[in-house]
Amino acid sequence: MDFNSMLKGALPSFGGNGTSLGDNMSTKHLPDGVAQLLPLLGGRFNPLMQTFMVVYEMLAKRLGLDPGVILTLFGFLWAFNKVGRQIYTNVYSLVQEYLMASIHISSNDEIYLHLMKWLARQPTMVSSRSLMAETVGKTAWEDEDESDVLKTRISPDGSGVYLNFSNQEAKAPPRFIPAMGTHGFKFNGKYFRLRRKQESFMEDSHQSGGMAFKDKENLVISCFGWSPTPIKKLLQHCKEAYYSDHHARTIVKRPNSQNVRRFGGRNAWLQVANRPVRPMKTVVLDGKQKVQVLSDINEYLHPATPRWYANRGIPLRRGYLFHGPPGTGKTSLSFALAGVFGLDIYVISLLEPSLSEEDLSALFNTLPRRCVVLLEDIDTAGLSRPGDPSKDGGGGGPDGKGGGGDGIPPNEWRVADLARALKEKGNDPNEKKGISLSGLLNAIDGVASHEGRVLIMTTNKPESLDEALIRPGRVDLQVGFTNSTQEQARELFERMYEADHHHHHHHHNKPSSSGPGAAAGGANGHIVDNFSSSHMNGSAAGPRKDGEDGEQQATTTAEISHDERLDMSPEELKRIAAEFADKIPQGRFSPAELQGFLLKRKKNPRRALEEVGRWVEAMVQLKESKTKVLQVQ
Ligand SMILES: Nc1ncnc2c1ncn2[C@@H]1O[C@H](COP(=O)(O)OP(=O)(O)OP(=O)(O)O)[C@@H](O)[C@H]1O
Repeated sequence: MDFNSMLKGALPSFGGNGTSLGDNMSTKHLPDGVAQLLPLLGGRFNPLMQTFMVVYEMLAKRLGLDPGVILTLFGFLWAFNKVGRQIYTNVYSLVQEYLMASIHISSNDEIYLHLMKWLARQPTMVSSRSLMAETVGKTAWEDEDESDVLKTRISPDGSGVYLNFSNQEAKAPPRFIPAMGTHGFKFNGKYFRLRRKQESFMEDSHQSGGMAFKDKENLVISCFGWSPTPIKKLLQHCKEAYYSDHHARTIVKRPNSQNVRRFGGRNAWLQVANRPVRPMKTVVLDGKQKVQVLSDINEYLHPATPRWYANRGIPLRRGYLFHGPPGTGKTSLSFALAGVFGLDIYVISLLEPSLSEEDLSALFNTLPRRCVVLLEDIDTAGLSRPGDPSKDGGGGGPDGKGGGGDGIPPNEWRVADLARALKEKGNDPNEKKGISLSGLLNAIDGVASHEGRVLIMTTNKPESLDEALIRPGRVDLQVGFTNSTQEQARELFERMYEADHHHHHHHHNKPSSSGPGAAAGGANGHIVDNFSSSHMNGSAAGPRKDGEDGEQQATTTAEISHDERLDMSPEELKRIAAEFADKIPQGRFSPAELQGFLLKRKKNPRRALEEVGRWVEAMVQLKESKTKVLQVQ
């Protein structure tokens, strides 16, 4: 077939004006392939073709060589590249298989976190050209060295000088970790290769009832040689580096959100806090009780104990029941215990709406070998939940009208009602059932929970607990917490004002929110230690003008909170503490309430003593009238 003549036949139709193209245009330079294409492209591509032809022609003339050759050259290059890559991959996988040792890590595992944190700090990685940026959140405890934060305070309209943290987010640098792909780095003089690969897979999603895409990441670390020992050493090193700043800290974990929980492994639990250990002495409790719990747990955790139990056929587990009114230190003691034994603490509240029985056993099954498990509110086992449809009453709706659907014909439903009804229908039935007593017992008795865990259960209503739950073997030691005795009140008072006699090196601590709100709840168990060792008492403690608000004193400047000392001898403090305790009615107030009162006067023990009478009166009245609004704070 003569393509050139074919092309010539087609060319006159190119371009309306037909000036540059036509018979005089040479098509002899066109390689066969291109020439063949031209007629096929037809009139619609005329302008495009025209340009192409012009460029083509120019190239041919300028370079003086057949553009066909150039094209062929490109073709070769492309093919060469392809083959080269193929060979490289094959050789690489051969090398990988026969000359390198590798270890795979899944992103679901803790080791992944350890490695990433370590890699982010490696200089070779930091200068790498392919990085992934991550925003890292800081906890309150990590800010301690940032003295420059204090420089940012501003002075508004002369009413006082306040700290200002408005730009703290901007200051926090992002963290850079290796991006997806292959990277090389050195550790101990040895070369390692890291390959990050992301895989998506379809997964049956029970929650949404359909299929969902999930991302999972696979890490492969390899090194030359047949033995994976260097990689193991590297991972061990990363792990140690990760935990190096964890001494004297307690890690708090809670169940992860329902969707993530199902992946099991590391995902079942979410680290919610990593805070300084709460010193045992900050929990004011009957000394005998404290020692009893401590020595009991100590014996239980001893490495020889499992054998002892096994030899006698006794399941290795020990349960503790902490019972007492709210705010009496149950959670605080649990955290302090975790600190004493250097264990992580895993907190599960049975009141959590999304917690099902299966979840509970799964959570127990993924606990580490040694830890403290804090099971809160166990009296709610077997009760219906706030989310229970039978009790819902429609009050939970955003419109507050409670038109939950009952009694209203469907055609009169509003969109909000419909959405609510659909939501209720679509929900997992497990979600509603809550935890039954047997579910709770199963989780506690489960085979996996027999391994040296310290199980602490807390309740405000011990009398409503089922006997099965607290029989020996499930609960081995009960600790009763009561409202403050006078002795406890005295100790709380002393603890609140005393610590500054011992330490004066806390220049970077910053005031945290104070008051009863902050004092309530176990999550704030650090407050006593934090405050007692940071910024209270001092020059301002003395003759401060009456009527000056406690709140205002709390928002101190950096200077005031630093070098203050209590202008009071320890003996005098003891005397004031005793006077204070005298004014506190026995067993009437919880330690949390007293702590709330004292926190508002944390710089001024004398003022606390002066005002306690009035506070007690108001509180007693308030408790009798059952209102929740404080008259005196
Ligand atoms: N015995 C105590 N010694 C020192 N501080 C205490 C004591 N009891 C309570 N507090 C303080 O009161 C706050 C609340 O205490 P905690 O959370 O331990 O109470 P709880 O008994 O667990 O309450 P709830 O039953 O409501 O969970 C904490 O900030 C804690 O420091």
